[in-house]
Amino acid sequence: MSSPTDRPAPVARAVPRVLSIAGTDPTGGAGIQADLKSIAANGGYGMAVVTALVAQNTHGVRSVHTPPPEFLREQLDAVSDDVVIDAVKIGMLGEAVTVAVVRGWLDTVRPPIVVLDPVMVSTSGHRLLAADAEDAVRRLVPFADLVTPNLPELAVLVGAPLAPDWATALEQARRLSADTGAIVLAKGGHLEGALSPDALVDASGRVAAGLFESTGERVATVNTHGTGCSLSSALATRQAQTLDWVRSLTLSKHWLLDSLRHADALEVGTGRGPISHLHALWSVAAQNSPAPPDQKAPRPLW
Ligand SMILES: Nc1ncnc2c1ncn2[C@@H]1O[C@H](COP(=O)(O)OP(=O)(O)OP(=O)(O)O)[C@@H](O)[C@H]1O
Ligand SMILES: Cc1ncc(COP(=O)(O)O)c(N)n1
Repeated sequence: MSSPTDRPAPVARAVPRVLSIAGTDPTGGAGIQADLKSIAANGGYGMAVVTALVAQNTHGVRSVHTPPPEFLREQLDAVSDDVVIDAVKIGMLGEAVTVAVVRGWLDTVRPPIVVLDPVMVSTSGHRLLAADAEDAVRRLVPFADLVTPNLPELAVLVGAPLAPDWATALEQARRLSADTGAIVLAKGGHLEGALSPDALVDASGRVAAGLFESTGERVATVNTHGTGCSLSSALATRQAQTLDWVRSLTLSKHWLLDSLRHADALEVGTGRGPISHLHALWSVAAQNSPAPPDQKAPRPLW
């Protein structure tokens, strides 16, 4: 088995080919559906391999169907046998066997950029990773360049209690980075307060001498479904364009905040709705729309 770091160096690409390996959300707010919109909004070509079919909406998860592991590998190979992959984003994995298949594929294909969003529990409180698969995800972290845990996920990954404040979260992130070699994006979406802090933490000091904090305003909205999925996909895309994690986080957060500010206008569902991934594209489309046809003008018969 080759080492996780034994991979080709990434090459910057204007429109990178980005693969999301994740679960589904039929309402389009989280999982693969959100990832594809996020990749497109950030300038990438999105591709998707499904780890789990999730019956969910803006209120919560109803049930999960996991395709056979052999079929997951078939999907992964179908993409990588044909397409040069510039970056991979990994989201919901669900079961230990799924983690094992993805890990085996990563070891064979060795994509140049890997972002791991260690999805464990949905915001609505439904488990999206079996408890007996947490260890497998922990062991997957060294295969990622960047891992993007929220605070509960960070605590599980380092085997510690939930961080009560941002300073403790940064310390846990530093430990995770030191233990795994991955850069850690600690996310403060679950904290209270006027700001929503995030930080790139790199125990080896390659990124911004070890710590880069990006503290944005907390947008007053309940429509935050899929923010973690969307941010990790944006980061994979931006990193494949810029090869610079600090710049990637700055660009991704700028876009995410704007998408949160436009979220309420979407009116999708009656629970915790999605962010507005494509708001910038839609405002351009609206400006370019032709004037409505004049209904009163006589229409030629032939
Ligand atoms: N209301 C908000 N206003 C601004 N930024 C937010 C808000 N909620 C979350 N964020 C940002 O969204 C990103 C995801 O953060 P969060 O900690 O919620 O991750 P998550 O729990 O993995 O996301 P998800 O809700 O998709 O599971 C972070 O950059 C966080 O700062
Ligand atoms: C397929 C999939 N992946 C991730 C999430 C987490 O998103 P959230 O915490 O906003 O529910 C989700 N609900 N579904």
